[in-house]
Parts: sequence; structure tokens; C-alpha cells
Amino acid sequence: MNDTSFTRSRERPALAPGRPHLAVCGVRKAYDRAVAVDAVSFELARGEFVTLLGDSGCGKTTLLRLVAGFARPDSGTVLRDGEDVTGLAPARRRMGFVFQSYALFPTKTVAQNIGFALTGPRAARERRIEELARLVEIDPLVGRYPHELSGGQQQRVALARALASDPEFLLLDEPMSALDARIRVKLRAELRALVDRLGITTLYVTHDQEEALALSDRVAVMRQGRIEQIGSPADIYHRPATRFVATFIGISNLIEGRAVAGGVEAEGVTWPVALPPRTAPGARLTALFRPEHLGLAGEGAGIAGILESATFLGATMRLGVRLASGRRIIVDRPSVEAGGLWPRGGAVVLRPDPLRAVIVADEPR
Ligand SMILES: Nc1ncnc2c1ncn2[C@@H]1O[C@H](COP(=O)(O)OP(=O)(O)OP(=O)(O)O)[C@@H](O)[C@H]1O
Repeated sequence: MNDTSFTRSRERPALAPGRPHLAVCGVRKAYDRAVAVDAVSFELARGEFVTLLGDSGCGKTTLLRLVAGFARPDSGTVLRDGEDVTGLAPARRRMGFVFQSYALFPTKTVAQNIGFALTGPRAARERRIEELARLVEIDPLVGRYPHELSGGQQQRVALARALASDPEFLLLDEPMSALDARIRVKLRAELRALVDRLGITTLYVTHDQEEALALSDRVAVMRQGRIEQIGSPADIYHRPATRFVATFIGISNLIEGRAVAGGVEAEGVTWPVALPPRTAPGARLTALFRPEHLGLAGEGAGIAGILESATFLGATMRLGVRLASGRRIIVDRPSVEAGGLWPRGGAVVLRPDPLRAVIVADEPR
């Protein structure tokens, strides 16, 4: 989006360092048949981009609506700069919203949609609409009606409308889900650059793990109304706390076995991994090996198997290895490695990287 000069109309008070811009404290919301959000707590630092990620029905939208003020929690509080805003109307929270289903007004032009909530003298409103249209790169289209726009263009208008009130926060609920993959990737990069430039604190909802990892400073993985883990994309991917998070994000080889010196014994071999402190010998554990955490060789020391499948994915080869126990392990190797030649049906050995594997808990602690 355009790098136009976009200045905030109000000065922000200086904050004590470390005070969260937004804090959600023990928020719960139940409907007749379901607890949609259950004792959720998290914080957003000023300017931070946090994504709520989870399957359909896990409570993402409800949580966003509670933050926005469209729904009231049964218990818990929402704090903005330390001030309790739980009872405040949405319009008074200094938050802008973009929802997947937040349809534009069909009988209003782009300019009228963007300026819908603007007040003040006409000339100032028109200047502001122009500025916002330039910001999201729809300035040539301001005279059009929504049905004359592509899906991506409509979401740009929705974004400009959300920014019109100069919000401190942007809340977005699956804003890209109606768009095709190429537009989605382009628009999300632009969105991130835009909120960074404006210094807006952003809470984003998606069920798309790739989108969450690509966009966010931190990702909150939700399951059944709770946040199961919140952390940087690298943390969530490389150090998932639970089995659920490990399987929800990326591809995982989960090895269940018993603690022995140097790792976990399973499938008749020892899988090298650092054990948590004070692990009792013989304790049941689950180790996670991502596909790229496993080296592969034609012979030598390692875990023996048969190469069953090899799929060319461009940068990587995805290899399926069958162990003597019958267990199938997925391995990703750079496709340039070994000349990219992996004979199917041949004997191979797996070489797990002990520095990369982690132990995951069955349930959140
Ligand atoms: N207004 C409502 N009345 C009754 N139950 C509701 C209401 N809104 C949500 N729920 C229930 O609360 C739970 C969480 O719903 P929510 O829409 O927050 O999930 P979600 O993670 O956003 O799902 P999706 O990705 O499908 O939008 C679901 O079981 C849902 O059926």
C-alpha cells in the first residue's frame, strides 16, 4: 500500500514501559450449549501484532467480539492501557474492525463507504477519504460501487473504513478468507507493513496456520475456548508445548515411548532428544521431530528404514520412510541434496537431530 504521509490526529500519552496496551484478564463467555471462551488471559504490547489461531468453533470470533465490545463477558475484564473498558460501547474503545462478513454498503460508493463514520466539515472529510483511499491503494476506484470491485479491493475498502476513525487497535476476523491465495499473500504483507507504519496494535483471527506464522509477532493457538499456547511463530513451530499445538502447526512426527539415557525409546530404537529435568527413567514421553529435523543417509549409523515415497516440492523433497516396526516417518530434505535422487524401495537410515527435537506434553500444564 502507498507510503503516503499518514499522521495521527491525536497525541498518545507516554506510557510506562512494559504496561500492556491491551490486557484480557480471565475472560469467560458461555452460551446455552457451549462455553465459547473459557478463562482466557493474554496481553498485547503497543504496536504488537497477535493472531488468534484455531479450528472452527474454538472461540476465536467470540474472543474478538469480547475485546471489541460487541459481546459482554460473563466474567473477566478487558483493560486498555490499564483502564477497565469491559463495559464500554464498541464505538468508544478506539478500535477499528474488519470482518469477513462485514459487507460494504452496496448502495454507497467506495468514498461514501470509507467516510461513513467520519464527522466534521465536508472538505476535511473529503481530504481524509482521499488520504485513506491512497493508503490502501484504491484511490482510482473511489467512485465505484462495491459490486464493481474484486474481493481484494472490497477488503481494502473495509480496511480503509476501519482506519477512518484513527483507531489505536485494529481487530480483524478472517479478513482474507474470501480471497484467492495469491491476493491473500500480497494483501497480508501489505496489511502488516501498514499497521507497522501506523503503529496500530492488531488482533487478527484466522484458521490458516501459514497466515498466522507469516503475519504475527505472536500467535495464540486456541482449542475449545482456551489459549493452549501463545508465543512467537518460531516458538509455536519449533517448541510447541503440547501435542495439540504440534499437530495443529506444520507436519509432525510424534514419537511416543519411554525415557532412557539420551532420549526416548520407541519403535525398538532410541530417538535422541533432551529430556526435561528430573525425568524418571522409564517415564512415558512424546518427542516431536519435524520432518526437517531428520537427516537421511543411504547407509551407516542411524535408524534403519525403507524409503517408500519421494515427492518433489520444489525447495524440498518430502520423503516417506517406513521403519521395521511399520511406523511411517516423514522427512524433508533440501531437494538439491544427494542430487535429488532418492531411489524408492531402497534401504535408508534416519539421523535425528537431537538439538532440534523437543518433548511435548499431552495436555496443557
Ligand atoms: N451467539 C451464539 N449463540 C450460541 N452459541 C454461540 C454463539 N456464538 C458462538 N457460539 C458457540 O460458541 C463456540 C465458539 O464460536 P466462535 O464463533 O467463537 O468460534 P470460531 O473459532 O470463531 O469459529 P469459526 O472459525 O467457525 O468462526 C461455538 O461452539 C459456537 O457454536
